[in-house]
Amino acid sequence: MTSLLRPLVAGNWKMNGTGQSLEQLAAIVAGLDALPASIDLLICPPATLIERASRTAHGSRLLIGGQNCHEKSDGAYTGEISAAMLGDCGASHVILGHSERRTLYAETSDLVCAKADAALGKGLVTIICIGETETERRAGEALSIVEQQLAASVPAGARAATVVIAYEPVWAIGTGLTPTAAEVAEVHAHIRALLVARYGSEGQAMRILYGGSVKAANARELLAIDHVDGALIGGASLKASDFLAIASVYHDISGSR
Ligand SMILES: O=C[C@H](O)COP(=O)(O)O
Repeated sequence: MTSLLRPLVAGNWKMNGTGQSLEQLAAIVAGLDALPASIDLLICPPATLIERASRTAHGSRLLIGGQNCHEKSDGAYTGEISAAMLGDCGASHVILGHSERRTLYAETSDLVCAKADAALGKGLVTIICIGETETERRAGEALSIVEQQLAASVPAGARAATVVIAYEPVWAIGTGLTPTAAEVAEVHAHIRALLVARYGSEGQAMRILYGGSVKAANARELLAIDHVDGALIGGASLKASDFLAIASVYHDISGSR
């Protein structure tokens, strides 16, 4: 069944950007009117920029999010940021369980789920990332890994309005490599079936983003695939012109999906 959900085009700036990068954010805001009204747009800058980014985006339809939050609401957790703090700075969304967090900071799916519960409790829309490594794909385990991560990372109370899934094959992140359209279609259809089995009509309406080396040159093909309801973009979200070029492909594909 072809997905007709409202797409979300999201940028993850990772640990990139200082105050000067707000020029790129302002350029994205300036370019919004040229994009289809039927898509949502989100930039997740580093935590240090969220408040200023929120001010830059104020009055526009550009949404601002965080890249991580702590699972506890407050306390003696030096260096950490709570979901409430993200909201207080103007974030409406948060990315959780990115493979860089899972790999470099040993975040388990159980921890991701606890963070998601904390974020949802503070009213943040939560983007939960899942995806297999290259070794796992080569071993034919991509679907089972995604299934395990999805089951353990997404809270029981997930709803379509508040949870977004991002499928990011680890081997495609920052490498210039992407899965074939058939491989993306297979994984997204699998995730959709799992979401529907667990959440019923809410699972049918939950957006599933693709992430991993999305650029203007491949966006049209990737974003037109069934059950690909948008993109989570790393490197190509750092420059306004690249990000806007990716989002603009929805001029061509929204009517044909
Ligand atoms: O969160 C974004 C992903 O890690 C994708 O990054 P990338 O577009 O640089 O491959």
